[in-house]
Amino acid sequence: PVWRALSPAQDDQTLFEERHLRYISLLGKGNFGSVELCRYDPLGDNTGELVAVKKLQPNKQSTLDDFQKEVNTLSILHCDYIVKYRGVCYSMGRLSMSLVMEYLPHGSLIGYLEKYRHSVNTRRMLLFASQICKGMEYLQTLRYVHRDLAARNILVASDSLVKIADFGLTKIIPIDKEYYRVTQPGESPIFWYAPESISESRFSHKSDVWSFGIVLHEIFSYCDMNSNPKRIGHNVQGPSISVHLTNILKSNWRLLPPPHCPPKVYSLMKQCWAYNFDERPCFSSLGNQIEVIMQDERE
Ligand SMILES: C[C@@H]1CCN(C(=O)N2CC[C@@H](S(=O)(=O)c3ccccc3)C2)C[C@@H]1N(C)c1ncnc2[nH]ccc12
Repeated sequence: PVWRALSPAQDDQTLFEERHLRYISLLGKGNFGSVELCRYDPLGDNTGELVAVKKLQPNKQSTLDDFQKEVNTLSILHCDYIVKYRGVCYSMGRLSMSLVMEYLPHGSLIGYLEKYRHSVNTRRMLLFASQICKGMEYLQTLRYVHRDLAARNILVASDSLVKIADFGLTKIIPIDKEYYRVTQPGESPIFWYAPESISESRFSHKSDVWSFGIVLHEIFSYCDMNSNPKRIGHNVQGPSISVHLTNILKSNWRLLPPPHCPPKVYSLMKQCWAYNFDERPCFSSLGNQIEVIMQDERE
């Protein structure tokens, strides 16, 4: 007998029972919650599979409803370059819920690039960049704006495969508009934000392209925070720094090329950082340009 009547929309969701979800370690923490490594072990003999469980603490910024939207978002995404959704776990009688995703042992791109700095060459960096581009192209076909594209949210599946891993801030652009305006911007990662996102809370595929340029810079700096520190202190900045950042971006200040970064790659970054969002390339053009640079690198 079904112990809980599932509404039709939910019966395709895989339900993980909390009592069989064994906590192992913390995978990452963010503004609204955390992602934990757990073993789903219904037989209780440690033969269960390892999963990544994203817990949400409902607070003023993100409610359970937001989280249900994130679950719905992730559950319909099927792409090689996007982390696989596994299901949900309700606890406290559905007062709180967790998102269950596939666990990828290599973890985030930040840790990977710092650790394997000496064995990741330009070609591999460009391969990762082209995969992120393909994942973003896929999201764009569904009218999704990611809004939090950053190396910390990219997962390494293997030495030759990365996946976009976090959809906490993803929004769907309304059918009659080209952008999404956020009403209550929570704590914003402004150093990854396009100027129009900082000053007008305006998010579009072209603001995701700006963030992609920052991710490209992170990849080619091996996510080394010392070169061009993108974050001063933690992610959250007061209003004054947002105004300062928008002003220097308007006067054409941009991040410098990372050490040993091929000029063609730096020019890609600069294209993504066009002040006017109409002048930024789309993800398919970026993907093609990266493939061409990869050919040159092969010779
Ligand atoms: C890089 C991944 C995404 C980022 N992250 C993280 O901890 N967070 C993403 C969201 C933020 S949050 O806590 O702010 C958040 C919490 C709830 C709602 C909304 C936001 C935390 C670490 C992850 N990580 C190391 C993983 N490693 C191995 N396998 C994995 N499968 C899936 C994730 C994952």
